[in-house]
Amino acid sequence: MSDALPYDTHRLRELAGEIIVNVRELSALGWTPATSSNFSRRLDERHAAITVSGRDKGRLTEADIMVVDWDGQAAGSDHRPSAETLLHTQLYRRFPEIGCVLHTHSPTQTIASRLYAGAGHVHLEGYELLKAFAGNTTHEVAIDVPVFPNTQDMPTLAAQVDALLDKQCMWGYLIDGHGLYAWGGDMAEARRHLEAFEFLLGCELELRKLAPRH
Ligand SMILES: CSC[C@@H](O)[C@@H](O)C(=O)COP(=O)(O)O
Ligand SMILES: [Zn+2]
Repeated sequence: MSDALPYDTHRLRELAGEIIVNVRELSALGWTPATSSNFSRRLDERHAAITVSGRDKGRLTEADIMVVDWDGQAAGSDHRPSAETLLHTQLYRRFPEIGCVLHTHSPTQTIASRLYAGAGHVHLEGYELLKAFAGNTTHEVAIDVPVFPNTQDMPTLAAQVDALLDKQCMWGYLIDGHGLYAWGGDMAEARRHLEAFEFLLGCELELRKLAPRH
């Protein structure tokens, strides 16, 4: 740990490299249009590495990754952290086992959020890919992916997420007209969950086209 900074700068560089490589791949899929989306990794028991606000997520460099504490305050940086930092830090603060939070704006995620906002959730059942979510060992499970109203008021949205986490175990949620949050113990698990959500939401959208009463 450096004298000046309250975190391990070597570990920060490792995590930044991992974020950059993974986000470039997600961006190439078209899941981070314009400067949307944000990404983070747990750095230690009170800090996370997170993307700087407003950056092109397909072209991240080390300078685009900064450190925040659990209150969302920048640590050792003059940059502005993601506008949605609180949605990341609330998960790290609450669940020590969470190590990675990924937020994307793919067309599938955004369209699904619009279609299911009225219902308040997307019901996923009958899919083998439900086993991609940690803890599921069979396709004979069902999950409801929550859809929260969109807002620029992050403390309010974070409080709504927190209230639902009191009642329900989940690996992600949608925000209406906005996108998807997904998380996991590390980058690999969070990506697996993100990709599973994307695939399953895509199936639901296709089914609605092919079988409108589905
Ligand atoms: C470019 S509009 C998208 C933003 O408002 C936001 O939703 C987003 O995902 C990225 O915000 P950022 O502050 O760069 O982390
Ligand atoms: Zn967003």
